[in-house]
Amino acid sequence: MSAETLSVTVCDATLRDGSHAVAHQFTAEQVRAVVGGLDDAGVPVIEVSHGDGLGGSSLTYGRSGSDELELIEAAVQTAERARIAVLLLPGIGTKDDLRAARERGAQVVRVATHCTEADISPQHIALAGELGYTPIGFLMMAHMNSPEGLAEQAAIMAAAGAEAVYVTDSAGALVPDGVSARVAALRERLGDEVAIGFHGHQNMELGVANSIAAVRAGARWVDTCTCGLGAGAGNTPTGAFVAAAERSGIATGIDLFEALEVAETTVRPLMRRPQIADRGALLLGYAGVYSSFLLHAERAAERFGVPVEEILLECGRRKTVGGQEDWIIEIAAELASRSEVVA
Ligand SMILES: C[C@H](O)CC(=O)C(=O)O
Ligand SMILES: [Mn+2]
Repeated sequence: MSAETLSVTVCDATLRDGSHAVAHQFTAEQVRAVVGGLDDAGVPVIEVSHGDGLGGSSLTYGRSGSDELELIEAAVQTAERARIAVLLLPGIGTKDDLRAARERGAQVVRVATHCTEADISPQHIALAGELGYTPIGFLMMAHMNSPEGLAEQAAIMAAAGAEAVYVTDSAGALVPDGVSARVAALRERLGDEVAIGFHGHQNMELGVANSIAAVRAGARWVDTCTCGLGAGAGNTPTGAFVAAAERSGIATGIDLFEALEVAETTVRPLMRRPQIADRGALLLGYAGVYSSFLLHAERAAERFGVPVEEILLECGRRKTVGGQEDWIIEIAAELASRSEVVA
């Protein structure tokens, strides 16, 4: 297949991964504005949920400002062409959450597990298929498994009925070679029946390069966020990916100028801070730490008077994974007591 014939399905996850960056405070009005703009730009799939997926609103992950089912409904009512996706982490979200989101009109679900735990996903993937969703597997923290190991996990999701399986670089820790190797391993293991996706983070500023590498290695779904709005340093920015894809002979079906318009007029005003790889965010990628830990670590750093960088590096050393947000507080408290002893 020549480079010119490549085409990908872009899923814009601003209203889900970007939820981390706004402490899960999106409103229905904001959802309507963002979905309207992305839909006009030709974005085919738009994800809307709490940052940690359906049912994520909690003390551990952060309470949502609005009922996520109302946000999903607002998105569904606004989109004329785009399909609305939701995220579900088994154990955080339940089968009932899956049913409720489907009743509100969601059409695609990404069932997400840690990259070695796909065996907790089959019942949710199978139910999603029965409910009429397009079920997709989402293997998070993909840098923590080898290409072959990740392919085995993807096969579990595919056997349960996933139509696509994602290599999810939750920590923004992968470099292009690592992305290509993982996507190629999934391709070889799953064959042509199941598509491969890639979800990148910008912690080492490689989101666009990694996404292009993923497509070159066989990925056909790519996640992006408008203005990069997402956890950590953010995600692969939609506009930058669309532009780079076009220059690389990869078709997205998205109008670059309309995507940039919604970025500047609708999403940028919602941003609480510039989405950049500053010291903390960059260390997430370098140390291989879950991107959504950044804001939790910043809060703990302030509360215990310790450097955020130390907390993140220790999270990396302990190989923390999603769901272990409480360790951040434990680590910060330990660092604070150690520095008291030294003083
Ligand atoms: C629950 C996470 O935020 C999902 C995700 O976007 C990632 O792992 O990256
Ligand atoms: Mn993410």
